[in-house]
Amino acid sequence: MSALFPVVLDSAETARRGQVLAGPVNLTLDGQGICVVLGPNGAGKTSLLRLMHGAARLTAGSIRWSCPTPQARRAQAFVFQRPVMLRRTVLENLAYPLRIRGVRRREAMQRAADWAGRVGLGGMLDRQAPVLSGGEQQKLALARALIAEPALLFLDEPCASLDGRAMREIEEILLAARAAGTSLILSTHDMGQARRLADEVVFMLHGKVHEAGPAHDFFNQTATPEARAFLHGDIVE
Ligand SMILES: Nc1ncnc2c1ncn2[C@@H]1O[C@H](COP(=O)(O)OP(=O)(O)OP(=O)(O)O)[C@@H](O)[C@H]1O
Repeated sequence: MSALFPVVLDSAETARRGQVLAGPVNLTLDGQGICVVLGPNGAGKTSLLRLMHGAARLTAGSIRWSCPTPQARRAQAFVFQRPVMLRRTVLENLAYPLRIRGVRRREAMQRAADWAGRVGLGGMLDRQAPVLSGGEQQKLALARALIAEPALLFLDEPCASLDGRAMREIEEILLAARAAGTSLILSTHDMGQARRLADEVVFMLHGKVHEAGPAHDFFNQTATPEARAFLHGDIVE
């Protein structure tokens, strides 16, 4: 378990121009393995992830990590639904997070090449990142987030609009990160993906946590009719 956890959200809320995007949320996470945040469109999944990471403003309540918040933030990385690529090569994209942390160029390039290989981009080191396919860009974004060895990685719909093969490759990278001790919090619409990856589930509805607990319990003995309906693929509003 990492020094970041447990993290405790106490009536945590993020609002914009008076509209609550997520919250109030009461939630304690212990950072063991993969926490999957589920819920219909607009339920507040992205907002919750951004709030926890400090990318959305905490407008009420509190979020307490087990270490000082600035330290917790430095130990985190965030992979967005649509990855932002630097207009540079694959290798330079991967080396960038190391370079800004002061790693020498030679070592940064070596580690970048190693990570490119791990995510199946070893043959594309000199290709310009913006011309990669969606799946390749997502793998690059993941490797670029993991190369700095974060204790916690947030992923917002990491496989949206990817085909089955790209999804499987990305899930393998996520499982390897989990096995290496990284905590992951990811949002998804994909129930299959949630079942394959989740150790813990947070089910959101209307900006609030509707149900949270071990994945096994969520999938086998869901407590609320809304979560049951969502699991059955019914429309939940
Ligand atoms: N920057 C913003 N300004 C105003 N409203 C926003 C902003 N970002 C999100 N919202 C609203 O906040 C609510 C929660 O959005 P959020 O993106 O967190 O949900 P989500 O569960 O991730 O949805 P989806 O599955 O569609 O990505 C929605 O009603 C959305 O329209």
